[in-house]
Amino acid sequence: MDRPSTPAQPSATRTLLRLWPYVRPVRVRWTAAAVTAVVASCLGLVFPLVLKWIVDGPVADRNPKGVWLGALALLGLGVAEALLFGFRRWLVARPLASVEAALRADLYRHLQRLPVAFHDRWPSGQLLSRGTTDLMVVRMFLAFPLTFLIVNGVTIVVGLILLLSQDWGLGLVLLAPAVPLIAVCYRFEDAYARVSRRAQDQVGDLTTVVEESVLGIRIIKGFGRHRSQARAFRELSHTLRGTELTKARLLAGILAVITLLPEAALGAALVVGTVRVADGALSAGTLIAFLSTALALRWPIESIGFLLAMSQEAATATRRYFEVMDAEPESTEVARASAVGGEGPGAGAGGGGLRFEGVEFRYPDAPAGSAPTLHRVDLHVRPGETMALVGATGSGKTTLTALVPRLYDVTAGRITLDGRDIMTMPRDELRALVSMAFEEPTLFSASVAENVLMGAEGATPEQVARALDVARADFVDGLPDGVGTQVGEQGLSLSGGQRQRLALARSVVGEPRFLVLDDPLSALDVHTEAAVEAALRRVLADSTALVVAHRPSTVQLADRVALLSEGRIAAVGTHQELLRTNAEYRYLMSGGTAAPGEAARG
Ligand SMILES: Nc1ncnc2c1ncn2[C@@H]1O[C@H](COP(=O)(O)OP(=O)(O)OP(=O)(O)O)[C@@H](O)[C@H]1O
Repeated sequence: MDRPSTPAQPSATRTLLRLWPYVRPVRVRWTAAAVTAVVASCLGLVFPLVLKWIVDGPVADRNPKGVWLGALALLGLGVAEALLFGFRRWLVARPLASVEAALRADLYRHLQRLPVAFHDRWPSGQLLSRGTTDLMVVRMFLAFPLTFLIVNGVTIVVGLILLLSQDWGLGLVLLAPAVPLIAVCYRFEDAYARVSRRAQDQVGDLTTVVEESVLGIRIIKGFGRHRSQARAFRELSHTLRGTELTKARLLAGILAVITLLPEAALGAALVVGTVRVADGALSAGTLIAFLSTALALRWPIESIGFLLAMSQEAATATRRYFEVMDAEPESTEVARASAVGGEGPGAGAGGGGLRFEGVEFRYPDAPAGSAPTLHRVDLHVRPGETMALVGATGSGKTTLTALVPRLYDVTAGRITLDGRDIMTMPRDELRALVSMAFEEPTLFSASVAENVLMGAEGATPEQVARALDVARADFVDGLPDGVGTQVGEQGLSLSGGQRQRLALARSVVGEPRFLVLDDPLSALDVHTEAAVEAALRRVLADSTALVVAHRPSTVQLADRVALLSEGRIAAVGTHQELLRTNAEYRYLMSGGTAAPGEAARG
């Protein structure tokens, strides 16, 4: 599955260090938790020393009271260790949940600020998996592997010092596998990083398929595609399983080495130690203490394998997170007013209304060398005028309308609103001036009123009612809670036409100066469409509007019509004029089936 390419990867440590700004606010608690865990873990190393004291002292002296005292000390140590580990968990649980929440909130905020072109490029599943599973992996890393890499590292060092101080010769026997172990761990990390990246990307692909299957369930069922869809899912899932198995194999390999080498060294130390006890060169208590210390170090050493694996996964997750966070958001910078138009002396020179001047546009991901989607578009929608935009499918109508609220930026030329270049306006101001409705009406999981209010936050209930009236959304009165009824994905299901009317109400509620409507009535029956048009005409009388139209009935709304043909404005005039003079327009309005090119030639 296509996925935006990933740049060269920085090291795992450098990547994980980028989490510092999020960890900073909880650093005191996190450090306290780590210190608690280090103390708890090192307490475990005191057990062998108590054992040595019991064996060489009370046991050798046949002193039962001393043995009981030793046993009591061991019990006390055990309880203290358990309490300290519990305390550590309590210390970190809440702060780390807030770290995860802060990371997620920043990701969400950033996604909202990224340009539409970014969302065109990124599959939604890849974004979803970054905001969910990847952030969970990061939280787990901060809670567990990061702490225990430190705790176990300190425990191993303290343990080795204890071993060497008890008997340096046996200590060196135990230390012998350290060098090969470090080399193996180094190679493992590298290999595991690559596989874990692959697995996490595949989770993103799988999420995309699940999301598309849920959103497109009607199409899948309607066309009986559930089997092929299930097959596609199974294949991806099988690939992910394969990658997870590769991860498991790598992990099993490193665990085997990490377990085997120290065990072999321990066996060797046991043999050498026993011989020396038999020779009287070593006390039995020292050998027991030595071996118990070595056994106490087993878990810290063996755990290094999967702690490294979890750290690598966290580094991959962090890398994936910052790939999105590093994407450039829509700039908030405002261009300086150009010589013509803008706020300068030339303001208004371009004339009022909405004006496209030599506009050229090419999609950022268009293949190199391909023709621009729009070229040299010159069009003037006069103040208060409604202009219909007509053109064959794929001629660039939606693209042209998307340039007005700067969902995309023109690649050449400019667009002015009442003489002001839109590039010189802050986006907030621009988007308050221009309102839009799209052919595909999207409603959010919220009430009818909240959905409409998205068009103008401060609108009064009367304005909402008026907007619903303009859109002829009288069906709202029949909903269980009227305008308070929940709609959208988690609410009541509405018909396509009903949704389109709510989207239309949303675009007109703020009584905007400029309205851009992309075929907003396509799902309505002719009677409803006529009623909406009659009401809309009143609204359009005060606004400057550009309305994409496919049907003659929608064109009736307009004062003039512009014909867009293969990315150029081919003709502008009234509906009647164009019907008389332009063959392509006649063809488009007739609902004919011949190719537009043929019609134009014919
Ligand atoms: N996000 C995108 N990235 C790259 N190319 C795109 C993108 N969106 C549209 N295009 C291309 O731009 C051209 C114009 O598309 P556009 O949607 O503007 O046409 P349209 O006139 O609105 O068509 P329709 O009437 O079918 O809605 C098409 O060739 C389309 O493939």
